[in-house]
Amino acid sequence: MLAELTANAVADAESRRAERPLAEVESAALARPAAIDALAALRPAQHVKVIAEIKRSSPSRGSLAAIDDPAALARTYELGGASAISVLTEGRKFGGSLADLESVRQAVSLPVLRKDFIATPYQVFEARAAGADLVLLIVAALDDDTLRELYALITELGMTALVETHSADELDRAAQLGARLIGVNARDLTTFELDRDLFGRLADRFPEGAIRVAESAVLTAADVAHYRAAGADAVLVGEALVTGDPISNLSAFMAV
Ligand SMILES: O=C(O)c1ccccc1NCC(=O)[C@H](O)[C@H](O)COP(=O)(O)O
Repeated sequence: MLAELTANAVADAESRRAERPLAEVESAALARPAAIDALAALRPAQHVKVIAEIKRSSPSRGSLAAIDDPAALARTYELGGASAISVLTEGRKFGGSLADLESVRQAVSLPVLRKDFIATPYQVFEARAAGADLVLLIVAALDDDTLRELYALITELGMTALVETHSADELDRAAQLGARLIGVNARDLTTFELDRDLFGRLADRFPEGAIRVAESAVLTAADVAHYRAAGADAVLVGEALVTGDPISNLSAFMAV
C-alpha cells in the first residue's frame, strides 16, 4: 500500500509538472518569505504539543469529514492551542490538495506541514511554494540516497523535515540523517493496524535532542497520556479532531 500511495503521489506530481515546470515552482519556492521555525514551535514543554491535522478521508477509515473550509478549521485549531497544522495534500485517498495547504497557510501563523507521500525534489519545491514550513519524509518509502537528498533540500529551503519511522532500523536511519524532528507512526502503512505501544518500544532509540512525535491513534486524552508517559513531546492527531469537537479535544489533550 505504501509503495502504491507513493507511486500515485509521484505520478500526480508529474502531471502537475507538465503544467507547471520545475523551474517555475522552484522560483515560486525561493520567492516565499522565510519558513516559520517549526522546531521552536514544537520545542518540548510542560504540556504535550499537538500537531492538528486536516484530514477528510483515509485508506483505513474511508470518509471522515467533509471539511469544506480547511482554512476555517485551521483557525479553530490555532484558537484551540495547536502548535502546528498538518495538511494532507494527497488527493486520491485523502481528498486533500495543495490548494488546501495554500488556504491554511494564509489563515494561520502556525507552522504548516505538507503531509503527503514525498519522493521527489519537485514535491518539496511545491510544498515550499504553497507555503509549507514542514515536509513529511516517510523513511519506509525512500532509499537512503533519496532520503538524504530530500532531507538536504528541505533544510536548504529553510523548512523542517518531520521524519516518520515505524521500526528501530528506520529510527536509526532518521538519526543518521541528523533529523531533529522524528515521528513514530502507530499505524502500519501496509496493514493499517494500530499499535499504540510502538512509540514506547522505540522511545530509547531517538537521538539525543530530537523532538519526539507520536503519530496516529490518538482518540482520547488517555491515549495522549499513554504517549506522554512513554516520552512523546508532541502528538499528531487527525481523526479525533475532524470527527469530534476540536476545541474541547485540543484542550483535553493539552491538559495531559
Ligand atoms: O490514515 C490512514 O489510513 C493512512 C493510511 C496509509 C498511510 C497513511 C495514513 N494516514 C496518515 C497519517 O499518518 C495520519 O493521518 C496521522 O498520523 C493522523 O492519524 P489519526 O489521528 O489516527 O487520524
